[in-house]
Amino acid sequence: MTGPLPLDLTSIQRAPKAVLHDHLDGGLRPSTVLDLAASCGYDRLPVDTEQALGAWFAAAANSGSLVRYLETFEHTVAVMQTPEGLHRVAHECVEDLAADGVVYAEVRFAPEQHLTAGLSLDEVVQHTLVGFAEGTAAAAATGRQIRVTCLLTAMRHAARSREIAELAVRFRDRDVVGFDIAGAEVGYPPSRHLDAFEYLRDESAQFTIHAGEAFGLPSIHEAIAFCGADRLGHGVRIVDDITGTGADAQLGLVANYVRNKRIPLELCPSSNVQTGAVASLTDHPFDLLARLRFRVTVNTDNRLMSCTSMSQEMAKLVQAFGYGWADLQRFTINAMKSAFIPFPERLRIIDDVIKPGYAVLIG
Ligand SMILES: O=c1[nH]cnc2c1ncn2[C@@H]1O[C@H](CO)[C@@H](O)[C@H]1O
Ligand SMILES: [Zn+2]
Repeated sequence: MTGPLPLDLTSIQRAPKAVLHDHLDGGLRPSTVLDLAASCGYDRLPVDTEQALGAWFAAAANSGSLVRYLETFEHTVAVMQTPEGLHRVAHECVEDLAADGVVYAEVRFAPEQHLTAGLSLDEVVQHTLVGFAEGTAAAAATGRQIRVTCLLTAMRHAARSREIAELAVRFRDRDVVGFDIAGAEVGYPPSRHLDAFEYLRDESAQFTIHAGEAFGLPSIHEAIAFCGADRLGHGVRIVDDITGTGADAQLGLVANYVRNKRIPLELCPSSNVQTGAVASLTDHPFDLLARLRFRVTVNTDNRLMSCTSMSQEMAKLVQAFGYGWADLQRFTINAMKSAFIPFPERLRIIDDVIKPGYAVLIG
C-alpha cells in the first residue's frame, strides 16, 4: 500500500471515468472547426485563429441564458454536414475522451440538424458511427480502451421526435443505445413529444430528457410522470423541491420520487453556471444532492463551449466540495449503473475497469 495519490488534475486524468451526457456537436476541437469550415466553404466563423475561436465559444456560451448558449452551436453544426465532417468530429471526440481517461461514453447529437448537404437521417447516423469506431480503434492503438455508444437527440422546438425515435430503434443493434430531447426548454415542454416517448416505451427502448435546466419542477415532473424518462438530462432544478440543506432537508413529492426510484441525474456543473441555472460552481446543488444520496453523475455537456473535460469537471467538484477518491468512484459507478448498455456489460466495466482503476489511485 502506497497511500492515495493527491487529487489533482493529472491524477484524476488517470482515473477511469464514465460520461452519460456529452454532445457531439458541443465537443469539437477549435482547430477542427477551422479546418472543416475551410474545407466546406463555411465563412461565418466569428474569428479565424484556433486560440481566438476556443475563447470565443467559451465567452459566447457564458451568457447566463440557455437560448444564447445554444446559438453558438450554429457554427459547429454548420461544419458537420458532410461524411468527412461527421467522421472527423466523431473520431476526434472518442480520441479526446479516451485521452482524458474516459472508459465509457454515451455521446449524443441531433441527426435532424445535419441534413443541409443532402445526407439522409440514416446516413448521418452511419457516418457518425464509422467515426466512433475509427476513434475507438485509434485510442486502442495507443493503449486506451474506451466503449462509446450513441444517443439520438430530437430538437424540442421541432416536430421530428417520433421520426428520430424510430431512427434510434432502427440503429439499436449498432450502438445507438437511447434517445433524448434537447434545445430551448422554456415553452417546449417534454409532453409535446409524448408520441415519441410512447413509441419508445412500446419498443422497450430507453431515453433521457433534458429537463430541469432552464425551467423548473414542472418540466421534471412531466419528463418523469407523463413521458417516463429513464434519466434526467441535468435535472438540477430538482432542488426547487427540497427545503433545507442539512439533516433537516425535506423532500417534496417529486424529489422524493426521483430519489426513491434512483432516477439518474446527469449533472453538468460548468454548463449550469454558463447558462445561469446556478450562480457559481460552489453554489451548485451537486453536493446537496450527493449528500442526500440522489443518483448523481458528473458530466461535461459541451466540452468546447465549457472549455472542459470529465477530469476538469471532477477537479472543480473536488475543489468546491472537498471530495475524495471514494466519492469520485461512487459518482463514476453511479454513471455506469445508469448507462443504457446491457446490465452484464455495465457490471463488467464496473468490476474489471473502474474498481481496479480506483484501487490503484487510492493506494
Ligand atoms: O445543455 C443543453 N440544454 C439543451 N440543449 C442543449 C444543451 N447542450 C446542447 N444542446 C442542444 O443539443 C443539440 C444536439 O446535440 C445541440 O445542437 C444543442 O442545440
Ligand atoms: Zn445537454
